[in-house]
Order: sequence, then C-alpha cells, then structure tokens
Amino acid sequence: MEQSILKVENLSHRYSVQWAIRDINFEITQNGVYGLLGSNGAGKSTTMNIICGVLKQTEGNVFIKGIDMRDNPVEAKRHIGFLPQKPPLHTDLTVEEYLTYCARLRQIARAEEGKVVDEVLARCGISHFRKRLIHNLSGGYQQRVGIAQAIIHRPDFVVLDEPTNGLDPNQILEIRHLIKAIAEECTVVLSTHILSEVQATCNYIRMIGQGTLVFSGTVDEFDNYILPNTVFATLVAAPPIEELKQLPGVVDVDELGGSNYRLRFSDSPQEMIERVVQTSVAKDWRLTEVRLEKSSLDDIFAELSKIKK
Ligand SMILES: Nc1ncnc2c1ncn2[C@@H]1O[C@H](COP(=O)(O)OP(=O)(O)OP(=O)(O)O)[C@@H](O)[C@H]1O
Repeated sequence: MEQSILKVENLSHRYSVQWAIRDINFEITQNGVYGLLGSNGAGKSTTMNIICGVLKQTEGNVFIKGIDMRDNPVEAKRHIGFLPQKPPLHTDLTVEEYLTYCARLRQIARAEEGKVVDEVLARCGISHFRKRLIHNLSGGYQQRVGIAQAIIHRPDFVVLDEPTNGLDPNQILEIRHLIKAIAEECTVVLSTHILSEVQATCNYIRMIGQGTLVFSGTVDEFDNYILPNTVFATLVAAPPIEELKQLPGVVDVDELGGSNYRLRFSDSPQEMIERVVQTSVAKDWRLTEVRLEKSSLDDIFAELSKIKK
C-alpha cells in the first residue's frame, strides 16, 4: 500500500469574516515535485502555512505521514522543512552561524552539528560562503540559505512558498536545479503564481482558484486543459472580418486595432496556425506575425471551474 506523505482533508480557513480557502482536499502518496499553483490571493500561502503548522485552520485536518498536525504538531513538524514566502534569515549572522543555530532549533545532537552543517552547505552549493554575513549575499544565495535551513534535518517533506520570487533569470534556473536535486531524496511542494515555473520544475499540479482546489493531476494532464485556443495574427492587407470568420475551424474573430486580429478556433492549434499561414499566402493578406496566445492563469481557472461544474 502507498504511504500517505501529506493528507489535507476538508481544509477551510477564515481571516476574520472572509474565507481565504474553502474545503480543500488532496493527498500526496508519491515522491516528486508538486506545484501549488494559483493567482495572487488565491490562497496558496494560507494553505502552506496551515500544512506547516504555523497557522491554525478554522476547519479541516492536515496529516503529515499520518500524524495529525492539530493533535501532535511537534511530531508532525519533525517531518517537514519549510521556507516561508519571507525567508526567516538572521542576516547579521554568517551562513555557518545561522545554519548552526537552525541545527540546534531542530535538536540535532551537538556531536553531529558540524557534519550536518557541512553537508547542507555542500548540498545547497554554499560551502564557499560559509563565513560570509548573510546580508552580504545576493538574493539567489540568500534563497539557498533559506532552502538549507528547510532541509537541514533531512525532512521527508519540504514546503517552499514562492521560492524563486524576486530572483533574476539565472538565479531562477539555479534554484530550480537545486529544488530538483532535493526532490530526489524527499517530496517537495512549492507554490507559485507562474505557470511556466510549474511546467519547468514540477511533476504534479494542485491548482487553487479563489480559495478552492480546481485541479489535481500531473503536469501533462494539466497541459491538456490549457492548450491555447486563440491565434494572434497581424495581416497588413486583411480581408473584411467576415471573410476571416469563414476560415475553417475559426469560431470568432476580434479586431484588436491596427492590422492585428485575434482568431478563436476549435481545431488543433498546429493545424490552425498552418491554415492561417497558407490562406494568407494564397490570398495575399500580407501576414507579418502569427502566434498562439498562451492562456493566463485566470483564463485557465475559468475553464477549470466550468469543467468542475
Ligand atoms: N493575515 C490576513 N488577514 C486577513 N486576510 C488575509 C490575511 N492573509 C491573507 N489574507 C487574504 O486571504 C486570501 C488568500 O491569501 P494568500 O496569501 O493565502 O494567497 P496567495 O495565493 O498566497 O497569494 P500571494 O501569491 O499574493 O501570496 C487573500 O484574499 C488575502 O488577502
């Protein structure tokens, strides 16, 4: 039988009068990287804070490896490493001093401390900065220190809240690489509002929209839902809009001003692009740009909500 790593049952939370999340249910039984995806304000941080035991839920239950977070938080938290949205760094300490302090908070035996800190420094690629004050590190390296404190006690389950937020493109690639390496040894859940982030890093997706779970599945299954269904085209010598609407597969056409058009279609995206290009050449519409438009998170949320109903 598969072992439950995380089980979230009927989870709801209310800040004063407003519900931030409502009746969220899911279970994780396999290792891998899980992306908790949602727009800003969707309820990701609230869910993660409850899962990690730093916020007490209004209703519902969280089990970490079968241990109830409400009844036995100390035991449940032993299995979790958490990097909150705002990393809990003491920036006036050196990297080594800070991680030694984290090792003590995690009640690692004094005799083991040096070895454990050396190991986590190496795993996170920051051994060469061990004597550096944290506030003198770049954002990407500060984030590595944040991840180091989350995995220092070798938890089974690591939760990272928007781990690449505010980093430059190179730092983002490095942190993604580090997350994948960590996931070889444990389960990682990370939150993000960036779809490409999930596609680049995660194996599975849980999507939250307006406080409820709207999708739970693999990244491939998710991609099937979000195939783009609009084409942006610039036609310098465009025909009357009615003629564009006659193109096989086109459902509707929006005039965007200038020579720009948005074509909504029902056929496969690849066929649609080919049809636009071929017809444009045949009828001399002078096509200068054509591309599939990506769905925004809000569009996907709207689609998924329709499917759920
Ligand atoms: N301490 C709080 N008091 C009152 N309302 C809150 C509090 N924290 C969050 N909220 C509200 O709860 C909802 C969910 O917020 P949450 O921070 O969980 O979303 P999120 O998906 O993590 O968004 P972001 O990506 O912007 O961090 C939002 O409407 C937010 O305004």
